[in-house]
Amino acid sequence: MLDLVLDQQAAADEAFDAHPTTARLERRDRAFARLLILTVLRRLGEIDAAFRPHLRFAPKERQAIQILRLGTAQLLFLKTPPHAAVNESIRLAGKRLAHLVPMLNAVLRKVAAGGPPARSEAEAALLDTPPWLLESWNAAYGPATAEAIAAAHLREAPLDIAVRSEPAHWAELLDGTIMPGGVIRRPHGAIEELPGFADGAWWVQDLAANLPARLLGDVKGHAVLDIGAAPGGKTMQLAAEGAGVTALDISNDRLARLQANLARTKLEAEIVAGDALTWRPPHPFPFILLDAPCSATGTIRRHPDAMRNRKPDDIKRQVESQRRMLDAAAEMLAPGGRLVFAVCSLQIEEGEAQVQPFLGRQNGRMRLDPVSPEELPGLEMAVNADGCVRTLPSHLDAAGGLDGFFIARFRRSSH
Ligand SMILES: C[S@@+](CC[C@H](N)C(=O)[O-])C[C@H]1O[C@@H](n2cnc3c(N)ncnc32)[C@H](O)[C@@H]1O
Repeated sequence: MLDLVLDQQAAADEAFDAHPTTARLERRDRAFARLLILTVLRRLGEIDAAFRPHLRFAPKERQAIQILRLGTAQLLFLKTPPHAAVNESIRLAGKRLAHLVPMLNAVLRKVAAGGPPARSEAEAALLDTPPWLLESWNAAYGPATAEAIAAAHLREAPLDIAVRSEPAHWAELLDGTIMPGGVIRRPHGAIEELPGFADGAWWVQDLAANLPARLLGDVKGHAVLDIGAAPGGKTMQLAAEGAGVTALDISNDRLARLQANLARTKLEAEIVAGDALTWRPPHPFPFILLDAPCSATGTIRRHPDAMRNRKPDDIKRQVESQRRMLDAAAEMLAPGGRLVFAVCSLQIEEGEAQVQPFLGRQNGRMRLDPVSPEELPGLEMAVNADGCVRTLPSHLDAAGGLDGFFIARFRRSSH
């Protein structure tokens, strides 16, 4: 799985679910295996720095390095008893790497004996963050904020739950706290076993991911086009508000997940499999939500693989696709209608820098519809001077942070 993510740019979740052994694991083992992979990806810089000085030669077998990473993650970060971490790692070598067992054993024992290195959180975060990403955040937000973002990525995100109604009641039942906007935050647990899951009373949705649909305003009784809808977090939110939602997505696999989510929550939406660049509705929509595909660097806390398998060229590709999707969304918006554009990215090329070029291309047909800080009580700091929203993983840090999103709201002129 590490090879797939690090060398072939696979998504960790997909590599994990597709691996033939993970489905056979018991729930606890499965959760541990997932945590192990994600810890290696989150802490890769620190892990490599911990075992590399003990290597007397660099093994040419790539798997030996991955075994050392898995072993070191257990020894330094997952509190696995040292003998278990070392023995299990050596077992991974199997017959094929039997000649390397003495080396693996010696290196991991030295890592265990050394224990966790004494370094500050800031130093750890700098080691774990690829330089090109850190530089991009430095340039966008300044060094202090870039460092705070990198530090926030060391921590696993809490579980955020969006409820259909009665947040206070559900916060008590789910043993969570109510966050801005009524999202309930609690520690992780087996989601399917929590009260209300089977009855579809709620769904998992990060606090920041909850904002774009809210910023459409009062959609009750109105037609809303949800572009890039799957797996349906925002579709469910809009349907629960009483909107008539058309959920458009290009991916059939992801739409199947959206359909399952709607079935569980007993919410309704019209599902359309299509490409937003070419599909056109019979009538323009008064409300459109464009949750555009992006680099997802705003979700690194949950998906640390995004830090490892993204490259600067990927950002350029995403920027181009967002540009075309924004123009397509504008074509489908009715006169006087509202468009909310969102990306879960920390890269300003995908967010802030899309706004003025879009307005320029629209040549006066669209204008910014600024969000006022009062619309987001508790998250006023996320509203910038132009009335766009920029959330960062380091916001609300003491309460567990939130995903990094950029959100801009536009209105089409009435003619
Ligand atoms: C950020 S994800 C959407 C998450 C979703 N809105 C939610 O809240 O659960 C972006 C989605 O855009 C879809 N997508 C990418 N290119 C598309 C296109 N040209 N037309 C329609 N959907 C597209 C992807 O399949 C993906 O599901």
